[in-house]
Amino acid sequence: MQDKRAGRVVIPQTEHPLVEIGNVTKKVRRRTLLKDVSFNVEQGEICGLLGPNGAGKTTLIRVMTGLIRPDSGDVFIGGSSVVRQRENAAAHIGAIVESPIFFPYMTGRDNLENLALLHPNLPDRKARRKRVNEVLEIVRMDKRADEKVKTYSLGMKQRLGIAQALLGDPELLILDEPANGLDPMGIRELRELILRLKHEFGKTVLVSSHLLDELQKICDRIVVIREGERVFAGSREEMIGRHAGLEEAFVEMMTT
Ligand SMILES: Nc1ncnc2c1ncn2[C@@H]1O[C@H](COP(=O)(O)OP(=O)(O)OP(=O)(O)O)[C@@H](O)[C@H]1O
Repeated sequence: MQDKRAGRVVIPQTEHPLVEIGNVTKKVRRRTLLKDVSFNVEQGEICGLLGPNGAGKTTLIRVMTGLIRPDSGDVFIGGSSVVRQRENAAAHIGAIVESPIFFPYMTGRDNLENLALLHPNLPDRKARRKRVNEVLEIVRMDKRADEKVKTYSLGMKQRLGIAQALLGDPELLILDEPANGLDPMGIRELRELILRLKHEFGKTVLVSSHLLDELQKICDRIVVIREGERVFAGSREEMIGRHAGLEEAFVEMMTT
């Protein structure tokens, strides 16, 4: 819903959080990768998922996107269970879990038009073309859209990946370490894009990253996972508390 006067999106107030993660446990053989993890993400928030290497962030994202099933607990996206109503839940999600894969000898636009064929809400060529143009503009790739993907920088490929995730106009975007390998300009463009997705398009974003300065700049909510357990969930301000910044708060949390 666009509020033209303010130029910002008015987020409809719903009864439930967009994301509800309830007591998720995941074991592989005898190892517990996630232990009773619970937290919520409200509509229109940017939520940062932090944790040391091997903490279980990607595993949690794989559960959220329905790629793997939890042993117990559940995740509700827009009220739909990823375990029992996987397709309904998935309809709310656009995600980049591993690096997005494109055909390098095709243009960015052709790659997106190809992927748009998979979206049930883009039934004909005209609808697909229109949506591809929209997402290219959102990620500021419209000027380079007709060049081959092999000529793109890593940052451009990452933005094209976000354009792909946006094709179905999902309410929730899940980005697993999207800033990996990007140079400072690429990181800045990514930051601006994520903030624009929230402010102009009303998207909810869950982003995992080890770049704490970046998360401090963009996140409303922070969730910290350590050894498969949720050790913190709250606002950015609550997380920082008396510390100078997110990094100091995180380091103390990990060392006490
Ligand atoms: N299929 C699997 N079988 C066995 N162990 C696994 C499997 N998948 C993940 N793991 C282990 O689970 C732990 C959590 O992995 P995960 O990738 O979720 O961590 P992460 O927090 O995303 O780490 P990083 O920050 O390094 O990306 C790791 O020790 C990993 O080796």
